[in-house]
Amino acid sequence: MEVTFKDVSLSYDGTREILHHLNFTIPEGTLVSILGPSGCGKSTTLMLISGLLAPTQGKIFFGDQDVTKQDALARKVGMVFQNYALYPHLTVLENIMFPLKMAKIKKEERREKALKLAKLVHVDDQLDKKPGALSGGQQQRVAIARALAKEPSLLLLDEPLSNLDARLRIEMRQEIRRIQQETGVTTIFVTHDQDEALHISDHIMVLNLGDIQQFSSAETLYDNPSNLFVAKFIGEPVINTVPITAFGHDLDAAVPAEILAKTATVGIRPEALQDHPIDANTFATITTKVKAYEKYGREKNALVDYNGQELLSTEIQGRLENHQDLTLYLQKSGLYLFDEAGERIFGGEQDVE
Ligand SMILES: Nc1ncnc2c1ncn2[C@@H]1O[C@H](COP(=O)(O)OP(=O)(O)OP(=O)(O)O)[C@@H](O)[C@H]1O
Repeated sequence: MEVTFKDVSLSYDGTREILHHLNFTIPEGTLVSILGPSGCGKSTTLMLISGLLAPTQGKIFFGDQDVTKQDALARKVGMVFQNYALYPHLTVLENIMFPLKMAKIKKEERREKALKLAKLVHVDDQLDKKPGALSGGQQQRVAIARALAKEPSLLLLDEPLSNLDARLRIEMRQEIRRIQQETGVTTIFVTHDQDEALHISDHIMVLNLGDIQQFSSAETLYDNPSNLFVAKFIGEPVINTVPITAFGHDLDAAVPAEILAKTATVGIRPEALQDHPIDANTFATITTKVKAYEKYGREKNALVDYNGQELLSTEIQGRLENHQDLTLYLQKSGLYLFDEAGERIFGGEQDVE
């Protein structure tokens, strides 16, 4: 089901606005992550989609239908939370069948349907166990099967993996992707973990302080961040950010003067700083001093001082000594200029999403 927000705002108490004029469309059949720091409004957005919460202003559409006034039941959404919320006294099979029982579906039919779902989420060898006897990952699989039992218009997942250990999280995020692709159900996934969002989603909505910062594919977020917040939030290791004042005249030859005049901050991805020139890709060179040089496995990194600013380069080929002078070559891809308001005004491709 396609979901559209038109100018949706929300305040819990009538004074402090938590979400500000959200406008977006989640295309049918896609998996979308809502990503952002704690308190930015991710769960609130999900609750508005589910119908558990009504907007203070604006309209919500499922397809062409205005559902703003419909409650969660009428919207037919399936929800999964981080704490599974399975019924402890029921078996796996009974948990999955429960919503079908509530919907008064005949016993044989609900058993058949539940068995199919158990197979889909790979818990068909655990049918008679109670939730207490399952691992966290298995419980989350059962919770997903139960949410899918009603053939929901949407599957909504609120931090479903945060109670799992690191290895299981990776396994389960692949499983959620597989289940979403096999069922084709439009799925919206809340997380504060960029790695999770980048690996699982077709599109990622980056939220901060109740505003959408950017809504696009993982690749676009990384290559063409619309602002400084997204550039800093997406990418590991974090992008280097330097006030333009530290550059002196080092960018004069490479960037038009009218753009430099508006620039407040320069963002340079660690892989765009190299100790060796690569053909015509060099955009500018800077002279730095090595503060720390690290080599582990195939990786060689350097932390350098550039006019009092610390920069990280992950593209070192030579062997370095601490305190030595080092010329670094800036690559055009991975270098961005941001204005006072944090908007990207140079670098990447212009006019994307
Ligand atoms: N029921 C509520 N009443 C009043 N304020 C609330 C309520 N629920 C959330 N808030 C406030 O709304 C803001 C957004 O909360 P929300 O839970 O949507 O954020 P989040 O991005 O999901 O955060 P987290 O990652 O920490 O769960 C926060 O400032 C929070 O304190």
